[in-house]
Amino acid sequence: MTKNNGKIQVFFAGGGTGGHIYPAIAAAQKIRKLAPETVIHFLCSQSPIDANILSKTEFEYTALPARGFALHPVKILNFILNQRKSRNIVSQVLTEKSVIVGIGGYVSAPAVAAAKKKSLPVCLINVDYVPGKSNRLMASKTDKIFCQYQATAGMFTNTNAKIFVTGCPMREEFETPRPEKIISEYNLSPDKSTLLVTGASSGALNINIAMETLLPRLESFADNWQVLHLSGRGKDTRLKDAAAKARIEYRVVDYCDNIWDMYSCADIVIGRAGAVSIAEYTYYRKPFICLPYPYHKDNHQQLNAIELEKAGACLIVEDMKEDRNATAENIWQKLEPLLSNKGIREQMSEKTAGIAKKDAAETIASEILKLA
Ligand SMILES: CC(=O)N[C@H]1[C@@H](OP(=O)(O)OP(=O)(O)OC[C@H]2O[C@@H](n3ccc(=O)[nH]c3=O)[C@H](O)[C@@H]2O)O[C@H](CO)[C@@H](O)[C@@H]1O
Repeated sequence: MTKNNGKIQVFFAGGGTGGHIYPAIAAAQKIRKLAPETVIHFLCSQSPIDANILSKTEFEYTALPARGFALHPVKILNFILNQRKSRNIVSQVLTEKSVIVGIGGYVSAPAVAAAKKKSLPVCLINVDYVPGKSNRLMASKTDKIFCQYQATAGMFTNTNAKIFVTGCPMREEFETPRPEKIISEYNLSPDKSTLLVTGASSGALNINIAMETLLPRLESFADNWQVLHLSGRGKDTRLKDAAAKARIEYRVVDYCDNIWDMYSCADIVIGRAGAVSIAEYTYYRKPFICLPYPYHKDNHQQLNAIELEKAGACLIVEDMKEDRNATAENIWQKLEPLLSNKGIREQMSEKTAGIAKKDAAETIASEILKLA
């Protein structure tokens, strides 16, 4: 990382999961368009997913040593040392033309602290309905907060920040998807409808197992349907074997870097209810079934989806944790009518009209630049 005196520098700080990094990439791409001279740098976590994602973009990044907090004497000491190390790394590259944008995850804290020590501006991108721990903590040190949902604005009570309800920023590639690329890459039929199953950036083992259980029932739809399943890295082995023997076109892919192309050839999506995934299904107006991640204490994925379900745009299914057969049964009850009836799918798609805010990235980018 070099110090760029004179140029505006925007640092996106955070990571640990795709849901933190991707909205920031969308905002960064827009900043590049609006102010091409801006130096953009990501301060991410050491989690491999951050480097996997960022190495495929035009943006430079540095993985900070900061780690999550753990209540254990040795780990507490390491936590403090790594926070301090991270803060020092960031401190050295900040100039008076720098802005820090917290994007969620424990890495944002030391970067925000370094910026505040130098009285530099700080923003937060918060895509979840319920703000995460790190964003709640950062809020009091922040000048602007960008939220996806209106209700979230009221949950930041400890801040004087200006709050913008922008929606979720989408990467620029979402504007020009190429379904034909996926059809040829995965040898799919252009004449069949496609069910896309995704466990989001880390994959979802429970969903994978449920789909494996449902394979025999899906086979009865093989004349008209095919399945594209994003299993998550390291979570695909059994499913790949089962899919290879299935009597339906069933492709298992561990991760897709051009997910916009996949969405564009899907007729139904089944997935979790991460804040970014939900925004993406809605952006493409796909009928979707979501299974909120069941292991969060605050059940925040359920809240990400609840308004959409009320509007008739999606169906929420309970992931029954260890009772995988029950999860499969829950999915099938909602999926079977959708597979059989195009009218229901069209109605759901209609209900998504106007929900996705297409100018989110532009609003966020221009508000960030105003602070520099
Ligand atoms: C288990 C957990 O704590 N998950 C959290 C995490 O989810 P997670 O990182 O899974 O985030 P989301 O579901 O919101 O977004 C996943 C992102 O990964 C992308 N993708 C996924 C699969 C793939 O093969 N290729 C690809 O590009 C999706 O297009 C999307 O952009 O961050 C979200 C945003 O803070 C939270 O709402 C979620 O609750």
